[in-house]
Amino acid sequence: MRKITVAVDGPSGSGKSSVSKETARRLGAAYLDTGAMYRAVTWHALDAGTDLSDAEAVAAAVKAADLFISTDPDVERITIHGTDVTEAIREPFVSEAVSAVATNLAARAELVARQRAIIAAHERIVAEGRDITTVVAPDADARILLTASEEARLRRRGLQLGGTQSDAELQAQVLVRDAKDSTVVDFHVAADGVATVDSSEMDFEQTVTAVLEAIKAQAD
Ligand SMILES: Nc1ncnc2c1ncn2[C@@H]1O[C@H](COP(=O)(O)OP(=O)(O)O)[C@@H](O)[C@H]1O
Ligand SMILES: Nc1ccn([C@H]2C[C@H](O)[C@@H](COP(=O)(O)OP(=O)(O)O)O2)c(=O)n1
Repeated sequence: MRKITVAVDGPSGSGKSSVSKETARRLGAAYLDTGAMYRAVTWHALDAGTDLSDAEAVAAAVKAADLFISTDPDVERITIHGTDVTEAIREPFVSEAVSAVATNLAARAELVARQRAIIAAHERIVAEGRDITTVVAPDADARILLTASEEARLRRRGLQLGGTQSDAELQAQVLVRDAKDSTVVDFHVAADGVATVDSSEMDFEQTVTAVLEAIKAQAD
């Protein structure tokens, strides 16, 4: 099988994780959820009582993090210092705190280096996040920005969390977080050479098909 690296970026709730994972399965490729890495180090910092407003303490915690993430699209598993946090990192309290790590430039540099090493270790991989097309893997064979309207993204995240969140809570976890994260990386506008797939009016299957077509157009 031919070597291929696919980079996917986009805002919260655009469908990056679910669509990239299914795309990886169809390509027989590995899958890397870089957001899960930011979430895991945030979970650990909170658990350890690290002051998230202390940039040096956050950076030190990220550098020391013993982090494992599965790259099998059929096995969702992430551990930090031996603790399985696969479920815990999806909790709203992590979503609301994660930008403190994502906007810390030293923490980003550490995670970017680890993400590049994971990508380099795989012949075929789909990696998704906020800065994969621009910083982590700008030389990827195919680069895609997956977008969706604010309304679609809020609705999807609300459904995903089982209708447990109020409108204000969803806004904090999706829109406020994106606004904070956008101060360090631009994931709303496609960089040169990056194809945009707008999933607002598409269902899941149509989005996967559109992403596979965009990959074919770039990588062939
Ligand atoms: N094109 C789509 N149409 C409808 N629902 C979608 C679509 N893409 C993703 N979803 C659903 O929206 C939710 C959020 O998607 P997710 O992949 O977690 O987004 P992200 O990783 O960008 O935050 C999931 O429940 C997913 O199944
Ligand atoms: N490559 C990445 C991936 C995620 N992040 C940050 C930004 C997000 O707030 C968090 C969590 O990302 P995640 O992809 O899990 O978030 P969503 O599922 O899109 O809501 O990590 C980042 O800064 N750079």
